[in-house]
Amino acid sequence: MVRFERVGRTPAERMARAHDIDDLRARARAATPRPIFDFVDGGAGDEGAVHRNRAAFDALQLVPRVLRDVSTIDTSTTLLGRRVAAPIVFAPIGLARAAHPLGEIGLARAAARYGLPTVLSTMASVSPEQLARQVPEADRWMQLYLWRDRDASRAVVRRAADAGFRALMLTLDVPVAGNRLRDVRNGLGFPPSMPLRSALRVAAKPAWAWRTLTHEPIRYALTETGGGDFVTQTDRTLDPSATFAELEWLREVWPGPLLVKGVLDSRDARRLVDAGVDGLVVSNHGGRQLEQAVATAHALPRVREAAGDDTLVLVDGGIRSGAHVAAALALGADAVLVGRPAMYGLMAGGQAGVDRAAELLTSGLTRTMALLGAARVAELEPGMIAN
Ligand SMILES: Cc1cc2nc3c(=O)[nH]c(=O)nc-3n(C[C@H](O)[C@H](O)[C@H](O)COP(=O)(O)O)c2cc1C
Ligand SMILES: CC(C)CC(=O)C(=O)O
Repeated sequence: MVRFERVGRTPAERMARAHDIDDLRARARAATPRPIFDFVDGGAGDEGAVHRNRAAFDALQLVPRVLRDVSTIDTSTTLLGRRVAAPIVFAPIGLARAAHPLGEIGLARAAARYGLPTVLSTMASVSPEQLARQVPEADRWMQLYLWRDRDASRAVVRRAADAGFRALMLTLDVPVAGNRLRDVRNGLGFPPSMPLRSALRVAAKPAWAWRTLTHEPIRYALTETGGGDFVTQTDRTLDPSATFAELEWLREVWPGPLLVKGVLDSRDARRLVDAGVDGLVVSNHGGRQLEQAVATAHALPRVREAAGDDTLVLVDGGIRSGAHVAAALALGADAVLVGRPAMYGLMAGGQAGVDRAAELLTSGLTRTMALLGAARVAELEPGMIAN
């Protein structure tokens, strides 16, 4: 006799039927107007770097150890002096409210619930003060872009410090805008705007349209870019003339831990460590900038070697499962950042969706560690990578 049960009544129950990040992506796509989904999902040029990021993690073959008592798995680790539940950080995402009105607040709530740090973007749609007020329990880090207007960049750093953000992450891979062809073809402007011809695409997702129209307009919380497409906005605001000298004034205004994001070259890694940064993020911006960029899983071992054992090394781009997280750590990372997985969750199911993304990644890491014979994060080591 088969018993049929009713399932999927609450948002959390509905999200529980997404069994991996790809399921969340499919639901996100179904729930969101195409230009908005494309903004999150897309990358530069032919999106080769987006695909290679993930393919490089998929291609890593893991070698498990046996008879190592995996009855208790401890995924926790220490990042910049604080214990976190797992080596997973929510990456900075600009304009997260375009996906869902909860935006960065929803991301931070899920991160806090799962004991993970969250990074607020300079281009965020909520301010550092709002985030601190609404999710005081979150381990909050701040991302920084170097604007042409350095006083404005300094002001962001001070506001983040005053709002209790404990680490600063300077992004270095946007000297100019990447060629985001989906956004170009969709006519997407920033903060989000789209041509009239997209009205039907919005009308086709009434729940998104209703939510978005009945909440505060989506805008940058920390800057006025003057609008326009990604290239126009970026060229107007970001400074391509920045050099290593910037790190000096930054050190004066920011006494706390300083990470730099977008490092792929071992010589840069060495020089940044010598300049006194506390951490490196091996990243190609999720394939959204240099379209022919090296996959981050390829760059990681060389950056780790150049940085030495004492510098925090994080990696992002294409991490879609707990097994990918374990592989990244075995390759030499101290932790990973995830960008799109959390955003797919947000688009798929609001808070329950982001919570589900965090759950899938953390439970997947626990299971992978047990299967690998690694009871603690420190036991994930290069010998576990076959190729
Ligand atoms: C929609 C979106 C917006 C992003 N905005 C920022 C940003 O404002 N600052 C930044 O440093 N990185 C930004 N990134 C890059 C992410 O921080 C991260 O490097 C990337 O998403 C990692 O790749 P993954 O999405 O494959 O996990 C953004 C990524 C996406 C998908
Ligand atoms: C708000 C956006 C302009 C940010 C973004 O797309 C990015 O940095 O990749």
